[in-house]
Amino acid sequence: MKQKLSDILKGVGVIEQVNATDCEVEQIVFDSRKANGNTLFVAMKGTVVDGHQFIPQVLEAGCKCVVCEVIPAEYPADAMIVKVDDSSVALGHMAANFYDNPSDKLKLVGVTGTNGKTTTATLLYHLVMSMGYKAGLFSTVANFIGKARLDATHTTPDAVTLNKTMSEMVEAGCEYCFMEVSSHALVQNRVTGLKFAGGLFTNITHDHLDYHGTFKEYIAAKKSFFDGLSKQAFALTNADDKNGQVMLQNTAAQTYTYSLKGMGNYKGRIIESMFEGMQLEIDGQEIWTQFVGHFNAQNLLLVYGAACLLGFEKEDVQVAISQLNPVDGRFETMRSKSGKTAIVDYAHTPDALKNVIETINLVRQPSQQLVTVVGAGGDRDPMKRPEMAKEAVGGSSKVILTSDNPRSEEPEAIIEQMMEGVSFKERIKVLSIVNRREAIRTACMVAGPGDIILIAGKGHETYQEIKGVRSHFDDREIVREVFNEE
Ligand SMILES: CC(=O)N[C@H]1[C@@H](OP(=O)(O)OP(=O)(O)OC[C@H]2O[C@@H](n3ccc(=O)[nH]c3=O)[C@H](O)[C@@H]2O)O[C@H](CO)[C@@H](O)[C@@H]1O[C@H](C)C(=O)N[C@@H](C)C(=O)N[C@H](CCC(=O)O)C(=O)O
Ligand SMILES: Nc1ncnc2c1ncn2[C@@H]1O[C@H](COP(=O)(O)OP(=O)(O)OP(=O)(O)O)[C@@H](O)[C@H]1O
Ligand SMILES: N[C@H](CCC[C@H](N)C(=O)O)C(=O)O
Ligand SMILES: [Mg+2]
Repeated sequence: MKQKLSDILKGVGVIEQVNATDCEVEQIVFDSRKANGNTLFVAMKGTVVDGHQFIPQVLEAGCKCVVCEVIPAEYPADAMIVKVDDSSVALGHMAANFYDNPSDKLKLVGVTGTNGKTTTATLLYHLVMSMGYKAGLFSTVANFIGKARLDATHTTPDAVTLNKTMSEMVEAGCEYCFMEVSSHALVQNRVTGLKFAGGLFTNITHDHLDYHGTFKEYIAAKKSFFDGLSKQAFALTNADDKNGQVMLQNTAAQTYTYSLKGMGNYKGRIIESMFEGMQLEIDGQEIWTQFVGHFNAQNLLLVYGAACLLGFEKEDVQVAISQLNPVDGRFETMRSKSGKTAIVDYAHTPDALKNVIETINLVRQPSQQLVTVVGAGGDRDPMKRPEMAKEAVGGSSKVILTSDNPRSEEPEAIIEQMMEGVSFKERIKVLSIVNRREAIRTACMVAGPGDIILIAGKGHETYQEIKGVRSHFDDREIVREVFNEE
């Protein structure tokens, strides 16, 4: 694939161009290690290094086109150096141009919020596919082009990967694309230059404050997604979330709300809840679903509203919703022969943990104990650690604190920080077992017939990262192993 530099730069606010001749580009890269004679290198300031420092290196490697915020002091006479105000914004537009604006050819819907993005985006993808349309998906768990699965490295990939994959979706005949839009992606302008048909909001609670600094900044990051929607797009927000309306304050899009509690364009209600599923009323119609929990009722209502706004008939959507299956690693239940129930869930924020535990507590009988196994990620928001332990201890009969991707940190130190959220009186309920495998095994042993074991934080993940090394690890495999020994 080749594109002319002048075409790639369409709509990019170029401040200055050194050597304004045209050339052909075969690839856009933002990592100097991937630059060569046919690439356009975009120098970006990162959280660790400033990509500008690699410009001499890429020029040395024969690269002729560089887009940057500061023109280097020296460069070869035939090099084309383009100065822009913000390289990450420019990259969004250039990547879209390079792949011929694939998002214009798809009905692209983005989901943002602290929790529920993967669930909502994945369910929309399955819903639309089940109704006979071809769709694409970008999610934390995996990306899909129609039925073809691709591994996901990020919740929201970089602008080049996004546009490249979307062009493959168009090529494969996809009409729809659903994607998670993370707050990191918004701040880093990974979705700049994309045309969205709709934007969805789930909720906002404590997470990622290590990256955003304050909750206000975190809200601003999420809100910027809706600020960027066009007036042809729809924006659907959660009326039950404190910040749901804030998200739509400055959007040009057509605005809509959903609510389980009060007024909204799309209304729902939980009629009955069990471990096996929920009976819901959505828009006046009773539907049996295979999902559990108030938060999943919210997710399903959001899926319903989005599908209606995309033009699907409400009756068809209601039928399709009743046939949806839970998402990988989200409230995945397993039963042992003696009647123990294990639930593997991706709850990795205080709010998610609180919701999952509340959900379990609503359906469990007083005689059933709840044993919760949970950890908190290393090199990620340390402020959520005591909060998570507090939520776990508050709603469980017993808690085992353990490791969840300690990354470069000391696993014991993370657990100690979690323990700070547990009052002295409640410490009797808590065990700490650094080895996650042992923690899960112990929980399964401690639990008696009829009891429930919640294993939170890793969900679909199939690795554990300790001291920078990733090894295979799957919560579900360990549960099966222990249950099979019964
Ligand atoms: C904190 C963060 O988001 N980091 C992302 C960021 O990297 P960075 O800012 O650390 O980059 P850097 O290392 O400082 O480098 C700056 C620039 O110099 C370039 N470089 C660097 C070294 C070199 O030798 N040559 C070179 O050209 C880099 O390619 C980059 O363009 O830009 C990279 C390229 O897009 C991302 O891969 C990287 O994601 C890292 C791996 C990451 O873990 N991100 C997580 C936190 C993340 O984005 N998570 C969200 C989900 C969060 C949620 O659950 O809501 C996601 O969307 O996945
Ligand atoms: N609407 C919701 N509100 C609150 N908690 C939720 C909601 N939906 C799911 N959860 C909880 O949050 C966990 C993560 O859900 P999901 O993977 O859908 O969120 P996400 O927003 O994609 O997360 P990430 O930021 O890691 O991509 C689930 O396992 C569940 O415990
Ligand atoms: N998208 C989330 C995932 C956290 C999952 C947890 N298992 C961990 O590794 O911390 C993040 O990057 O914060
Ligand atoms: Mg996700």
